[in-house]
Amino acid sequence: MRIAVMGAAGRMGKALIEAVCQAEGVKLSAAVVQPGSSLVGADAGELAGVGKLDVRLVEKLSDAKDDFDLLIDFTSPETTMSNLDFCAAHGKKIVIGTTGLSDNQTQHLAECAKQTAVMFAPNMSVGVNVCFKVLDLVARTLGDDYDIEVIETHHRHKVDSPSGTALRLGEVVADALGRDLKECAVYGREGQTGARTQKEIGFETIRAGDVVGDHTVLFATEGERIEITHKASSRMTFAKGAVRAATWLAEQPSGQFDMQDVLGLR
Ligand SMILES: NC(=O)C1=CN([C@@H]2O[C@H](COP(=O)(O)OP(=O)(O)OC[C@H]3O[C@@H](n4cnc5c(N)ncnc54)[C@H](OP(=O)(O)O)[C@@H]3O)[C@@H](O)[C@H]2O)C=CC1
Ligand SMILES: O=C(O)C1=N[C@H](C(=O)O)C[C@H](O)C1
Repeated sequence: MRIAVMGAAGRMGKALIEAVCQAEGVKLSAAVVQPGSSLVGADAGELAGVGKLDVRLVEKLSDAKDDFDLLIDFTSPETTMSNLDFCAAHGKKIVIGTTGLSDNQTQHLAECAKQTAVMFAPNMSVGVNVCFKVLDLVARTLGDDYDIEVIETHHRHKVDSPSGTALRLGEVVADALGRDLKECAVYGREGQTGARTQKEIGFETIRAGDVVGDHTVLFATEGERIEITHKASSRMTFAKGAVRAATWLAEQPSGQFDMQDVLGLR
């Protein structure tokens, strides 16, 4: 399968190029950087630090239209939406890792998945996806007696908060307890907030240094606390998951999927 990587110069873009090179049965055939970038025409492998691959960086996905079967996109919501339209219109499959999508953008993604195969997950690591599964059991077992807080830490460059993973962790717990996250989420606390309400799910965001991605879900009650924590120490964890997802998605004609499908955890 021929894979194109969008946002090749980004933190994830470079990791994705390396992961595609390491995987069997897939080949990097195109890589896209920002229009007007001084990198246009340079070698994608040299950019990613994996040696020459003879794949020249292009500045528009349309420049590589005939050169790929599946796109991996970890960029920004606007760029991802535009690429999604392109993929749906041209019969290309797409793996999306971009976070911070609005409700409208998420709905649009579901529409496009009627035309092509779309895999979207806010976290492609196996570990986080196992945590999603475990959390469902933990939340159902503990019930409403435990206060629930989601705490996440990321590098100083991250532009969206809370992280997509933190929001999904909150959704999993809210679903398990029959709550609507839109109604029970509390984002940060400051000033005279009053005492905590029983059913709220709190989110705390930390941005500092070079942290790749830490997430904790805390369940606390009188007498005990449970913390379920995942810490990513390399972006290759996400990149390898995305390539695994790409290989899996190759067999799907259309539809919307996530890592739970890829890992057989649904
Ligand atoms: N699902 C998952 O497992 C993970 C998801 N993510 C998500 O992936 C996204 C990217 O993260 P990260 O790699 O750290 O961010 P970066 O800012 O390092 O990378 C994004 C890249 O996309 C480029 N880009 C944006 N628009 C275009 C465009 N129109 N054409 C070509 N290139 C474009 C940017 O270029 P420029 O800088 O010039 O604007 C940049 O190089 C975020 O939403 C993040 O949350 C991150 C890790 C794991
Ligand atoms: O921006 C990042 O870096 C990450 N973003 C994802 C998110 O928002 O959940 C996943 C990972 O934690 C790294």
